[in-house]
Parts: sequence; C-alpha cells; structure tokens
Amino acid sequence: MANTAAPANTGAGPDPVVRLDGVSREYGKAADTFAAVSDLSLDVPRGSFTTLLGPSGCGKTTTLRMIAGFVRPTRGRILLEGADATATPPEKRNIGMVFQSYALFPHMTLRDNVAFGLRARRLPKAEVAQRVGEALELVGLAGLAARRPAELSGGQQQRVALARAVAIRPSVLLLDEPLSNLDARLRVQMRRELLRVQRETGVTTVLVTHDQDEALELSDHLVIMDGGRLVQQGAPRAVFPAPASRFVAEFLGYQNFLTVPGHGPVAVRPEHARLLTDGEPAGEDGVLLDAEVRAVTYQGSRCLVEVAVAGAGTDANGAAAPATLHCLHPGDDLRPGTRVRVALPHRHLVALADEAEAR
Ligand SMILES: Nc1ncnc2c1ncn2[C@@H]1O[C@H](COP(=O)(O)OP(=O)(O)OP(=O)(O)O)[C@@H](O)[C@H]1O
Repeated sequence: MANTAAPANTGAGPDPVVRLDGVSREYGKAADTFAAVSDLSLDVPRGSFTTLLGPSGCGKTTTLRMIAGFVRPTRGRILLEGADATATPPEKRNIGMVFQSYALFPHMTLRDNVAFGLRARRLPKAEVAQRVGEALELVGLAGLAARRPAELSGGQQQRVALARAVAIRPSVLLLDEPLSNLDARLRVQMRRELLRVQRETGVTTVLVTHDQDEALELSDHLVIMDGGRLVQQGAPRAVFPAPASRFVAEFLGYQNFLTVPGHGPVAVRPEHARLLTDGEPAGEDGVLLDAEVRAVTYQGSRCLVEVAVAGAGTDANGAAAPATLHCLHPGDDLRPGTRVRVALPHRHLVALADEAEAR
C-alpha cells in the first residue's frame, strides 16, 4: 500500500529566493469579500524550478503577480532574497517575467526588445550588446536579431520573451502559462527548451500552469493549489505517487476511487487496474474484485474499459453502491456484460485520509 503521508517537504531551504509568509489577497468590500489567495506560506528554493499547479481560478496567477509586485497582498509578507519586499514596486524588484501573450514590443527588433530592460537599468552600451548577444544565443535566435516580432512564429516569439527576461539576470524568473498559446507539438518542444535554459542559467524559476504533464516534467518543486490555498507540495516524484487528498489525486489523473475491504477509501490509476478474464492468474499480490464490463473504448494499442464493482462505492447518501472503475486493457477481447476480475496491486493503492475522515 502506498504511503499517503507524503514527506513533509515544505520547500524550506536555508536560503529561499522568495518566501511567502501567510499571504492572502482578498477582493470586494465588507461582507462581500472573496479570497483569491488564503494564508499562503511558501518558500521557493534557490536555483529551483518551482511550479504552481492547479485548476482555473485556484489563485496561481494572483500569487505570481504578488511575487512580481503587480498585486499587493491584503495580509502577510513577501520576502525576496531575505528582505521584506511586500511594499516594493515591481520595477524595484529584480524579476524577469514571461507571459502567455509574449508581450513583445512590435515596433522594435528582437535585439532592441531584449536590450530594453538592460537599457532601463542604464548598463554601459558594450555590456548591453554583449548580454543581448548571449541571451539570443541561449535561445537559438542569434541569427534573427534584426527581425521584428511579426516576422517570427509563436514559438520564436516566446523564445525572445524568455531571452528578454533572463538577460537582466533576474533573481527570480516568473513564467505565467508561457506555453499555452502554442500548439501541442511545439508546447512539448518548448518545455525542453525552457528546462535547458533554466539549467544553463541556474535562474530560480516559478512557473504557473494548469497542465499536470508540464508541471511533472519541468519542476523540481511542485506546489498544488485549490481554492486559494496550498494543498500539497514537494518533489514531483514524491507527490505523484502519494496524493494527500482526493482533490490532488483527481487532479493528477487518478480516475478510480473505491472502498476496498481491509483498506478503506483508496485511489488507483487506470494503468494499475488489471483486468483478468477466465482463470487468468493475478500475478502480483493485491486485491481481487469481481466486476462486470460496462463500456469499452477502443484506443488503438489498448482499450479503456469501464467496469462496475458491486458494493465498492457509495451513493449520495453514503450507502454502499457499485463503484465504476476505468482500466487500461491491452486486448480488444472484452464487451459490455463480460464478467471479469480486477486486480489492484497493493503497492499501487493510495489510501485517501480525507475520504476516511469524511465517513
Ligand atoms: N482583480 C480581481 N478582482 C476580483 N477578483 C479577482 C481579481 N483577480 C482575480 N480574481 C479572482 O480570484 C480567483 C483567482 O484568480 P487567479 O487568476 O489567481 O486564478 P488562476 O488559478 O490563475 O486561474 P487561471 O488559470 O484561470 O488564470 C478567481 O476566482 C478570480 O476570478
């Protein structure tokens, strides 16, 4: 059985670049206030790729904007490099930002776009030229320095935005859904690119996304938010196999929730629910449940099979009811009505403490 007590990784290092200390942001007036972010305490470790992951409206962007200084917390403190920056305006925080919309200056060449923040900091001409060259080189666009944004693809424009953000050598790089305007293939390519740039520069990075694959691939520190609150954090390899609640489990793609005799409420992923027909042996040690096939969806190399397991679920009144499980099955031999058994290996059952408490 997987251990639900995920390691208490608070992200606290000796020297975080960003520290949020009991930060809240409310909107509205008097009795009608609404908390976009509630009592959020979080450390962003130096040199880390930290990701804020959660569904739309959970407060990710508000958190990022508070770190950048565009939104002022209504409570709590923000520390940058150990100093209280809660009231520091954005231009006085040494922060690089990349937005979903690229936000490049359309009338300027790439060279001038990247040089903008360096000139604003009044760096000597030679240093500006050198840093612009290095930044464009880093993102593979050195040959296009004289072009304007309209002459580039979306992916190239986002690389320019990235070059502009890292050229100032920020203490933290903030990325607000930077890949969501790109098509699916380019998005995957650009993830690799982002990771390479982050590793090469070592810049502490905070990414906002609602895409769990992106978060798992990129982050070394994952922060999951729900309703303005932090609900779980840690390394992806620690969080993914041990979601602390049903919300986190659902968000990370656990589709099956059931009550197993001797285990209580558990979650299990479709790829770990094996269907056995006839006398097929279960193999690995686990729970075996009788089930009936309800629906089969053909997916080419496999089928997604929906089965009903009598008594393993609960209805709206908390009484025992059939549980519906989704299972990935390598063959196309099953049809609705077929009697099967479902094998759930002990090591892939994730106990859900919040569900147990709710009973
Ligand atoms: N200026 C504002 N005034 C009122 N409510 C706001 C304001 N900004 C954000 N909110 C609300 O706060 C909540 C959190 O918004 P936020 O943009 O931080 O969420 P998010 O997780 O980034 O969502 P998305 O992925 O959709 O951008 C939402 O319900 C939003 O409507």
